[in-house]
Amino acid sequence: MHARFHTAFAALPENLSSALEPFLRHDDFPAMLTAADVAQVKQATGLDDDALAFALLPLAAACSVTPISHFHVGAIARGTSGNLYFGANMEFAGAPMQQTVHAEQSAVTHAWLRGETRLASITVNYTPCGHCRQFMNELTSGTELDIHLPDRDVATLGDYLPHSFGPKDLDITTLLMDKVDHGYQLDNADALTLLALDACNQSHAPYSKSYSGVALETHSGKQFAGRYAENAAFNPSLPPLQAALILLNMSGEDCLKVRRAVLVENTGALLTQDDATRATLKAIGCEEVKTVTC
Ligand SMILES: O=c1ccn([C@H]2C[C@H](O)[C@@H](CO)O2)c(=O)[nH]1
Ligand SMILES: [Zn+2]
Repeated sequence: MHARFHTAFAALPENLSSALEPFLRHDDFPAMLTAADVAQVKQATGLDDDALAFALLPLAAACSVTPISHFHVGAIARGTSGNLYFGANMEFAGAPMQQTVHAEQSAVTHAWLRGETRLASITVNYTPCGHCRQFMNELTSGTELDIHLPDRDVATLGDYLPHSFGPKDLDITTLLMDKVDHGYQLDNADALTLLALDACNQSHAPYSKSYSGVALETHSGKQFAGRYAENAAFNPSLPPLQAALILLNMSGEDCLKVRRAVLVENTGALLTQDDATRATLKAIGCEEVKTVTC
């Protein structure tokens, strides 16, 4: 089992820990459960969907990387497929605060990067901040997304974000998690660059049309790609490096062990992720960075 789960796992009720053990046993547990896994765990424990998501929160929070706050936020996103995706907050010492990833962003992006196209609900151990409410207002689920919090009745994102500002205000109809393909191509690119290109092609940037993707290779040789996720209010946008780091972290790899990175952006775009990506990569100890335009 990955060391980060030891403490939280040991504190789970016995029937839940034995039902989860076959999944968590492996070091490369992907921090998600498929709908079939969920059905199996529910049957073994008698927990319903809601109770199971709450019971999993300590495991999700155990994935947080928080050198600044030491405050562990966990989130569980449920896709309409029935799959559950873990999320946790991530902080980067040596980089600006703006590079921080919230647990809700992590769970949402995790689901999106694994191919989910719509969320039914999100369960979090703390109330989502304003920034996260705005981030989630970009999603295909719109204001219908159910938010589950400890000691509160379930409520929708619409309840938590009245009088909201969102994509519709800017006449945007393609939402975050909608499947898109911007169709850019590159000749003679290596595998890591092609992974970043694919992420760029699936990025959500309807406001700036500045598409981007980042692919990371760890010291252990694993590769992870993240897509840029723009937001109608601009500032809550999630950069592509953060998305890649979310997937890397959820997959059990160490953010401080990135060996090389590729950023792919479209040529002539209004925005660039280049400087910010390099600065944050430098802060986490990766200086082999290539930027490619498509
Ligand atoms: O909605 C929230 C609010 C805060 N945090 C994280 C961000 C930072 O890492 C830490 C302190 O704010 O908690 C979240 O993950 N979600
Ligand atoms: Zn937040």
